[in-house]
Amino acid sequence: MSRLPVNVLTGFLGSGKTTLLQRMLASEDLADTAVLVNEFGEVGLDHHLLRRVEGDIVLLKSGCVCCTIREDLGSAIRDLYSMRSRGVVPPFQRLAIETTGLADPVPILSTVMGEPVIRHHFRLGNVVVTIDAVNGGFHLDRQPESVRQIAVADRIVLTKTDIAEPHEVERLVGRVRAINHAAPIDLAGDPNLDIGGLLSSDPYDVGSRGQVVADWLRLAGEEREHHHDHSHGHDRNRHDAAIQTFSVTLDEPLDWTAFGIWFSMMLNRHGDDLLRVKGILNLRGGDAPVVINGVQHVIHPPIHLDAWPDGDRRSRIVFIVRGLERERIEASLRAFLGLSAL
Ligand SMILES: Nc1nc2c(ncn2[C@@H]2O[C@H](COP(=O)(O)OP(=O)(O)OP(=O)(O)O)[C@@H](O)[C@H]2O)c(=O)[nH]1
Repeated sequence: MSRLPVNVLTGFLGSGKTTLLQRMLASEDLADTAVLVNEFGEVGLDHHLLRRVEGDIVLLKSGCVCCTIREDLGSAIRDLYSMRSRGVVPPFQRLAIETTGLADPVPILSTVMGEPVIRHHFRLGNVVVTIDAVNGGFHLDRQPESVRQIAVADRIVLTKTDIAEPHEVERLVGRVRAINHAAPIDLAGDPNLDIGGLLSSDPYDVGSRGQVVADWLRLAGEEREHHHDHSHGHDRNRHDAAIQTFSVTLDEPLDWTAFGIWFSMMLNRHGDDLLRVKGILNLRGGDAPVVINGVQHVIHPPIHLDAWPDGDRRSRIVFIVRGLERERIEASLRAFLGLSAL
């Protein structure tokens, strides 16, 4: 019973994991939570948005934790535990892992449950999945990871029901229920949602969970043998090979209006293949940065931060795309902003 719970927060790209985690970390119940963030992108941004005491948020290096950097997950957890024992980080009582939106959560669960050293100190807590009520159906159609994320979850949180059509939400809930019959489904926007309880009330029998994960591992292994070619040395991650990530860094402060027009045109035209765009922008005339978020065709309202998270004042924009060329996107952005071509 003294083992520390590890919660995995999963959910497809842009489905609201960081937003939910931020709310969780603000909850009293979860005050002593250490966080591991894994991002699929050359530049990590999420940790800047999770305002926490330095030291207990660890950013795993870029790559997807379910495949290329799986070893790193194990060592990051062991390192955190060792820092806790030495008093280098506060004596956290829980560990939350935010996966990339493309992660198959099964290998992550198996690292937590299967690695002897980790298993000695930690146990698996609730797995929480966020599902985007606007794009969730599209993701289920196109991305097998999205199905797996839902299937292994103990708690399901539907996000963005505030901006989705009610009939679409109802249809999505039906699809989600067909994948996962058991997990309670909550709405992120429900004012009565017990946000801390999503992680802390964890009534599941660890023994039976082991069986569920074992079944998933078997299925995942079988499917991978059919679909994944492990010899793709050039591919940093073994998801859909057409999915790529890159980032654009701009030194000059940007014109917000021009950026906004470019951003809407881009998502309008290429939204099906622009899985995720997020960025931190240095705007002309502004002291503090603005965070932008795009998910497929949807542009979310910008978030104004109070201050720059670190000394780097450049604009950094991360793209996760399917089959779109980096050079063309960057050239069009630079042209629109009146910046010199690369
Ligand atoms: N309207 C609305 N917007 C939301 C909700 N939840 C998240 N968002 C917005 O959706 C965008 C993406 O949210 P994130 O929390 O960054 O999503 P994520 O899953 O962490 O994204 P990745 O780490 O890139 O996979 C942000 O602009 C959020 O403000 C919600 O319930 N309603």
